[in-house]
Amino acid sequence: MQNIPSVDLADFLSEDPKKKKKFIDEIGKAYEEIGFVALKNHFLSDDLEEKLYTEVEKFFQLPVETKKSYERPELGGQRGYVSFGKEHAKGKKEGDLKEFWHFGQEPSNDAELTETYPENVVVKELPDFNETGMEAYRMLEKTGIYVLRALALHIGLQENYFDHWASNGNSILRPIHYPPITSEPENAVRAGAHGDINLITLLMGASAPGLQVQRRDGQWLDAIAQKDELVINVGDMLQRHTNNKLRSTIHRVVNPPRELWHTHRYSIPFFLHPRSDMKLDCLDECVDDNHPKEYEDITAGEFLHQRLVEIGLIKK
Ligand SMILES: O=C(O)CCC(=O)C(=O)O
Ligand SMILES: [Fe+2]
Repeated sequence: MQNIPSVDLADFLSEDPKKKKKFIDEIGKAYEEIGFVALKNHFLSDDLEEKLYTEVEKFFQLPVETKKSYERPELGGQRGYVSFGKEHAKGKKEGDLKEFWHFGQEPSNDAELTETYPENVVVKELPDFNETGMEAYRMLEKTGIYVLRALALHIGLQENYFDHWASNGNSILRPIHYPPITSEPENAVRAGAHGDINLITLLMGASAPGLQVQRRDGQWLDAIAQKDELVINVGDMLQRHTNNKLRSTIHRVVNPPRELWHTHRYSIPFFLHPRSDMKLDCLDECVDDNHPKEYEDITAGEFLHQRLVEIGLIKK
């Protein structure tokens, strides 16, 4: 990975405390600086990733009426299909040039939850679509929980601090299709500059370039994951909870040059959310005289609702 530091999950999982410490230091430093890392030796296999992309491409090739029959606006787009142009970046009026799908949590039987999640929408035309999506969902969730353990140690919390909140949390797997561009997009882009809402985002390699991340000095850098890497960034919930110690870096997906307007782009982020009742109040470990508390207290559920209104998925 160019531009973004690479870390190896095998170091964190190793029996050697020096390697584990090296991983924690590297990932902590990366999130205090550029806000993105590329992670090797995660739990999503190449085979599963390839199978998922095949199913996802088949879904987006279905007729638009079929896809729209799977749209659930009453759920704030949190499950099933969201059609082209519906979502916009916070503060922007032009819709993004994308359509997407959301797979949500299917909690384990023994999960003691104070909330219930809406059911996933099942695509009847594609027998393997849902199962493949949920298999990838679980592997990405498992990977994400290890990353959060390393971050907990970096911050000075117990290693398992996030486990309860992230296991059976309100996470979302979002396959996105950016279709060919057929006319001058004016101010619209594939994905407007934004910070992600959630705790952390895990992103497998996209089918084409376009993702850019913003450095602290304002400069945009291309970010393309290698085949065996996941790109992982901190979202606004974790930035808030850590009182800006860990940075939610602004990123976007730019339109291709005109000669490539005819190309499709597919990308599949996993947004790791906690349970809705997690308090995102700034951690004591991250507040001191030099770092006064920057944010009001709020729960993850309240913060998510607020943001879904701001990006056009929930109508007020
Ligand atoms: O398409 C991509 O590669 C990233 C999309 C993204 O940043 C998002 O959906 O939050
Ligand atoms: Fe994003």
